[in-house]
Amino acid sequence: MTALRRLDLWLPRLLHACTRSWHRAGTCGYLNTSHHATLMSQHRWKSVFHCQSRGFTLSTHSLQSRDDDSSSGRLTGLTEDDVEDEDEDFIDDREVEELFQQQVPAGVGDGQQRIFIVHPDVKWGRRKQHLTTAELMMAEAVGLVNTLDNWTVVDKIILSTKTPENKKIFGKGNFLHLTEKIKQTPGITAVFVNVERLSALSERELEEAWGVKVLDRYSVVLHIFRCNARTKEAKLQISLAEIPLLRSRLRNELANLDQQGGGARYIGGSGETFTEVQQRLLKEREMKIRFALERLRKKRHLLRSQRKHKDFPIISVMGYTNCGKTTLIKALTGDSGLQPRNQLFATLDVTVHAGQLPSRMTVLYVDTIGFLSQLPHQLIDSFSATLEDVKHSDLIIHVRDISHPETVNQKVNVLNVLKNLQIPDRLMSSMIEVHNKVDLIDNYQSSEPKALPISALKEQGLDELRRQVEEEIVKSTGKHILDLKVNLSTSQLSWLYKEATVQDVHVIADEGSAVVKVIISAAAYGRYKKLFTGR
Ligand SMILES: Nc1nc2c(ncn2[C@@H]2O[C@H](COP(=O)(O)OP(=O)(O)OP(=O)(O)O)[C@@H](O)[C@H]2O)c(=O)[nH]1
Ligand SMILES: [Mg+2]
Repeated sequence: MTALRRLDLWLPRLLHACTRSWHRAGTCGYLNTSHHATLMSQHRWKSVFHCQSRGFTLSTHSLQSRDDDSSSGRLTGLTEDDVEDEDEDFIDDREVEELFQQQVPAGVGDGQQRIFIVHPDVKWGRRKQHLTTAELMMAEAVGLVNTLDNWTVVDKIILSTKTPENKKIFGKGNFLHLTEKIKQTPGITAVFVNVERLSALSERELEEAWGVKVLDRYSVVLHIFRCNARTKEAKLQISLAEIPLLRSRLRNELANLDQQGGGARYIGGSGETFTEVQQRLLKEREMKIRFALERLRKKRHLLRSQRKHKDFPIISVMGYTNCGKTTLIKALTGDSGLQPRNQLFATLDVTVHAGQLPSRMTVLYVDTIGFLSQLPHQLIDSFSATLEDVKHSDLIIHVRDISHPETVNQKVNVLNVLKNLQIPDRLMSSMIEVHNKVDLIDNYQSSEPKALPISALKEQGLDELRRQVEEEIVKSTGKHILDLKVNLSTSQLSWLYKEATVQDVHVIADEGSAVVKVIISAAAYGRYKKLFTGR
């Protein structure tokens, strides 16, 4: 039996056991809905979801003693890698590492980087940015560089240009001025031109003129991704997103070689020129990565259907990078394994964390990759698969950093990306918008009446958020919250424990019956009625 199938068998039992445990605690009067009151300590959950390198195993020991203290976290986050299995979709760690390590784009290694940033300010025309200012875009570029450990900004400049599509981006005068400035600044290792993507030709021209490595937004963001990638899928997606970079680098190298007549030479006996061999190798690598990703995607699909099958409502938490998504999920679930960081793109993998709503319904919160304005298209493409899960969720929470000067643009950007991802209308219209980091603003008053002010860090406004989430989840999943009268001499109560979420049991001893408060899906309620009331 594959590990995934084992998970399939065990997960309902586990959660059923836990629901019972939570319920028992509730009747003893020490269950409350705040995360401090969780009855499962995180290490126990960890051992429950303990994964060995090639198989998913369950520790029965962790199931035996649940008389726990009530102080710590709950379900630990699961990524696709956590449920690695032994079936034919297994992808070797070494295989992924090899693909990942082989192709570090030359010039952006792990060492110290002293960066000069230049932001081309387009004053008019189709490339002009209408929603933001050059200063704010420069601030974001500085933020990107500062996110990287060994990188520092040595100087920066905003220069206007009427000709951003030219090879040298700037007009003659400004280009000369810029070149002089770069050459006079000591110790620069790279120039970061804050445009989405430089053509291979531009990159070569600029590198020749300035004598240092030239980076664009694509290569910088990719490098951040590379440093933050943990799971196989993230590593493969980054390797795929790097292919265009390698292709243009190859084009540059081959252009240099061609000038010396090297690229067109035939490699002994192969019938291919050196250029053709290089291009073929890159193509082969791309195919290999795509193939490996496809296998992982299949597994993700399986996991998704399992989550659905378990009937846990799924809530995707989305928003601009660094807005506080991970912090919020940590606060809502008490999952101490989550590590929010003041860093762009700290989260690259979709992870799933269980939490409880006021009615004790268990829901799964999905932590997602953050958005960034002008995120290069190819990068979005390779990560959009990661966001595919969002389409299948029951609710989206859109987190906004309300203390950020660009918060309105960030919202526009996030909504645009969601639109491009073709998120179903039902999810767009039920989306809950939260205004996070209100602790940083004195007396925050929102101008948007439907938005919910919170501080994920200070855990303010979370009860109201949980309440709204529950309301939406009940609506979107078609679940009912009902008081059902059961006869205790029948199997009604145990059936409800198995098929629904039992919130409360009020025993009427004289009658041998009980009033049971349950959250139950329409389908399960139909079965209940058929089984026990004959209707
Ligand atoms: N003051 C304050 N800081 C917060 C709040 N929520 C999050 N932060 C801080 O914001 C930074 C980013 O938080 P994360 O939770 O990692 O943000 P994220 O949206 O998951 O970021 P990415 O995964 O990089 O997209 C961290 O330094 C948090 O401590 C809040 O309510 N108030
Ligand atoms: Mg995060």
